[in-house]
Amino acid sequence: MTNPTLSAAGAGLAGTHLGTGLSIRHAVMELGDGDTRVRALDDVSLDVAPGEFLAIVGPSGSGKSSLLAIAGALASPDSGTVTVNGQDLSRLSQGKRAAFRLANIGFVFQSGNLIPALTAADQLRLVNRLAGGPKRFDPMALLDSVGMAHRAANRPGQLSGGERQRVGIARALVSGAKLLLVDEPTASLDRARSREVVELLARQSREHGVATVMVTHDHDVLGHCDRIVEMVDGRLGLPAPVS
Ligand SMILES: Nc1ncnc2c1ncn2[C@@H]1O[C@H](COP(=O)(O)OP(=O)(O)OP(=O)(O)O)[C@@H](O)[C@H]1O
Repeated sequence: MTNPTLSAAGAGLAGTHLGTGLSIRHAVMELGDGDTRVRALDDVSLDVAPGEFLAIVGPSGSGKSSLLAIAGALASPDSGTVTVNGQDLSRLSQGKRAAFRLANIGFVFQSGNLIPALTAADQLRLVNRLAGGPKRFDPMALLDSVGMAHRAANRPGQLSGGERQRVGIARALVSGAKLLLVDEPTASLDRARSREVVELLARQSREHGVATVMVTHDHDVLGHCDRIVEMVDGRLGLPAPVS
């Protein structure tokens, strides 16, 4: 397991992987109107290499979700650039952006965000179909890689929180996404399950060459990350040392 490298945001592997992974340059984004206007992102630059597992920590309201939103093409910065796998997101039309997102970016949220009526296998099949994947797609290899093949026929209501997260991670990788954006994946899990889920994310990132960005308040799991950065007031900087 790689020890967390406490490095300045963007300094890590910047420049060594141009065109792949995630690259954010001087992103500024303001939210709200008038008196409530807030600079959610204040000149943020960040590089995440393929296979790298980065954690973002920071207080509530510091801009972590806003950063995930621009990295995932769910929002556009007012200025600055976001490049995923060599594609400058601002150059894509709305429609092309949605298609690009589906094919290139995987999302994992707090509770797995699975569709209640679908079995684990069908969750993956649905994403494959939406992403225009192969007609003869077999979800079993991916479910097996997250230790969930034996639960392929179960619906989310029949799975534990950790198992739901595992299916959510497999689903996020269906279309071969090279960028994985993960928001508080351990929020509803106990300590042991939290560690398992984050270990799985670390392994999947390495094995599939996926650039993974995880927002977390859970300091227990940071030891599994390659790099940790802290957000404060919309800016990225050096984190406090991890205990
Ligand atoms: N739709 C919005 N309109 C106005 N301000 C917003 C909006 N969404 C977020 N903000 C503000 O932008 C700033 C950054 O919010 P953001 O959700 O990115 O923070 P966060 O670090 O993810 O917080 P948390 O850890 O609580 O989820 C905060 O000051 C927040 O109040």
